[in-house]
Amino acid sequence: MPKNKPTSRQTGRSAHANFSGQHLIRDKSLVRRMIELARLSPQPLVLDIGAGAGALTIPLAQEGWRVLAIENDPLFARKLRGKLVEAEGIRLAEADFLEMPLPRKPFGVVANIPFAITTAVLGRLMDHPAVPFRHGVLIIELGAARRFTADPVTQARILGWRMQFDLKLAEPVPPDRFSPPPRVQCAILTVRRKKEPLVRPSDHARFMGLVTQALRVPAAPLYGALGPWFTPAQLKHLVKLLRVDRSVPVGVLNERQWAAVFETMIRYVEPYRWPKACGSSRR
Ligand SMILES: C[S@@+](CC[C@H](N)C(=O)[O-])C[C@H]1O[C@@H](n2cnc3c(N)ncnc32)[C@H](O)[C@@H]1O
Repeated sequence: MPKNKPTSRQTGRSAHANFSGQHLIRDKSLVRRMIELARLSPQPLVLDIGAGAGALTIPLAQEGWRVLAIENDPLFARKLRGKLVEAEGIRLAEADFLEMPLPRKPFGVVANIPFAITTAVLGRLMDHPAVPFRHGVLIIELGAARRFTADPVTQARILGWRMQFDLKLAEPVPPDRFSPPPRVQCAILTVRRKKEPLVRPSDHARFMGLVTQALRVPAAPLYGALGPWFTPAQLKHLVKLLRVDRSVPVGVLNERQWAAVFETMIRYVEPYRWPKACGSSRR
């Protein structure tokens, strides 16, 4: 008879390790690098989303940060609770980050997040400009980091983030820095709220309404994609302003050009023609 495998209780690891992306940092120099990047824009409060056994939580607190460690796996939460005496300034929330209320005061994020929920995590931080998220240093999949930072931006949601935040692929991180190593390459993504957003936060929902519809088919020619809202005369003005040909695919516009499209709409297009706002500008 084959021997029984040890249960997750016996190993102290969750049975849903893959789904929860429990790839713990095993390299102290990676922790130091993340802290160094976080120092570039220090925030009074830092969230460690998916704190695990505290590879980032404890050093962050030892560096003097106030840390909110969020972990939804009871086994890890228990482990981390046992370590809280090692450093002051840590609060542990045993919770699902996607469901819990977010802080109301400005905060940063330094985290090695579960890859399966990367987009949802970033969405919670950046979909609503009223969320007081200021600066992030996050380990995510290299492929995702490339997608979030690529030019041009063809996905409306990512474009929305980039109108308010600067996203940068800081550096790749090889899988052997984690235990167990993930099957994919990883990267550090830094996120910093722009001092001057490209669209006013109060206009964000209206902007999202426009780009969600206009970017439905990124390969569509600009004239056709923006045709539902702009008159031919307004489109003529727009292509001059953007310095593009009327037939370029709408998906090639960069963030600044989108800001100009939006401004033009607000200025010249009659409000009854504007696309419906998408979501809300509030959290
Ligand atoms: C990649 S590990 C990082 C652990 C630790 N920060 C480290 O770097 O060693 C991701 C962690 O997120 C936790 N996690 C997964 N989904 C979560 C969620 N929805 N809310 C909070 N934590 C979650 C997992 O249990 C796991 O401990």
